[in-house]
Amino acid sequence: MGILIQGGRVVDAASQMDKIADVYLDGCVIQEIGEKLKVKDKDDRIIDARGMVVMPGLVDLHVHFRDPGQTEKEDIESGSKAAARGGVTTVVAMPNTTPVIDCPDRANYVKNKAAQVSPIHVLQAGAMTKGELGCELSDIAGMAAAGVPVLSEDGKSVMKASLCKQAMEEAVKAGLPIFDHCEDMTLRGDGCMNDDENAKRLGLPGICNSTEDTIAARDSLLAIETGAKLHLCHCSTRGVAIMMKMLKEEGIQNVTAEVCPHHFILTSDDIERDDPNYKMNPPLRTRKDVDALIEGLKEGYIQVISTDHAPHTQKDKTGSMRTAAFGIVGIETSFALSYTALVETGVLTLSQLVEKMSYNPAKILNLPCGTLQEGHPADVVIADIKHPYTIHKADFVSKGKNTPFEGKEVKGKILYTICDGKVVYTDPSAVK
Ligand SMILES: NC(=O)N[C@@H](CC(=O)O)C(=O)O
Ligand SMILES: [Zn+2]
Ligand SMILES: [Zn+2]
Repeated sequence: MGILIQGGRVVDAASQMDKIADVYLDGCVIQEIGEKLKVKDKDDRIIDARGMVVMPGLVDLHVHFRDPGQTEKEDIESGSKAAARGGVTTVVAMPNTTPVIDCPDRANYVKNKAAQVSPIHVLQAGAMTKGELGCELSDIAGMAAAGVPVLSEDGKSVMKASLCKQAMEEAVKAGLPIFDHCEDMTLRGDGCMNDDENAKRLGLPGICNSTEDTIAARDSLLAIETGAKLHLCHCSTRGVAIMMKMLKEEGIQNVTAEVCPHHFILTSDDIERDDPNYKMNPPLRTRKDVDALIEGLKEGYIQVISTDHAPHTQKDKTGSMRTAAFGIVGIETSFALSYTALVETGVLTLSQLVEKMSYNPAKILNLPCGTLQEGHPADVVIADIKHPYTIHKADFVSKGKNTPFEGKEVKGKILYTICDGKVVYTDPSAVK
């Protein structure tokens, strides 16, 4: 059965398309994009997309689905259904599960479970060291052979530089990129928010920028030396933004960076009281940091927007920021938050946003998705960018409700998500 998407504004970064057109999906592939297309089979479905935007499905390089081991927070099924609601058709799940995904068998568990329960593409990252303990390399070649597309120690850094360099050398041999969480544990200490006057006001221990900057610099230098493909996760500081600018000016192409919506929308000034929904790693920084990150997105030396979707139970997010878990959810709100903060304000065009949320992340993993072109995968999202709506955590499909964006008015509601030519999410407002 095919799907004919009629009359939408088709926006694609790779082909530089931004025009009213029809899109015909034949099974798993985009068969044709053009004007006045006709259904090709009597069973074909027609979606009227007039007044809406049609974009490639989003590719989120950084999520936590907590499966195996912490499925009370999220599991592969709830996480990927939440992704579908957010317009995301491909995710990379981080390996800091219980146990850690550090060998082929555990990676295969996720692959097999996702094949059974997930409406979208779930890719699993493998840990760089056994148990993410930073002592011994994991079975990198074995995981690559099992189809793991990327390595990451997310949740922490490989603190020993020599071991981190060895992991990069193995990653090069295996042909895998590294997604790098940058955090010097000795500098972070017991910090739970940015180290600034707001931390003093709240009497909470701070996390300084150098906690992130030192490892980001160290690992970029190691990547230049080893030739490893390094992608810096959830960047939050002006220092890292400046460093990315310098690397671009130097013509270094094997280091890329991502930023999450909370890090370019909120600052530590937004933390009015000791509230765990504002606790995440890295923390919300200052206006100066946010401005530098936005400049990086605009100028293109920060290439990707990801979510770091980090669901937790209500219990893990109550009490003081001192003791609550780090992390917020984000996969159901990333497009609308990014559209509202970056496109409505004129920082990016919609096509540039599509580039950061679909095309560039797909390119980092050499995936054929992330673009609307004939012959490419039928992963498509249809959104309403005209009507404002309010974010309500009660509407989340994710098990995690830990968001600082409750009650925020945004534009960019996802109406339909299509993955592999199948409609995997339809918003209730689209069928009225
Ligand atoms: N970002 C967070 O605050 N938490 C993440 C870990 C991580 O992304 O580093 C988590 O696993 O909960
Ligand atoms: Zn991380
Ligand atoms: Zn993470």
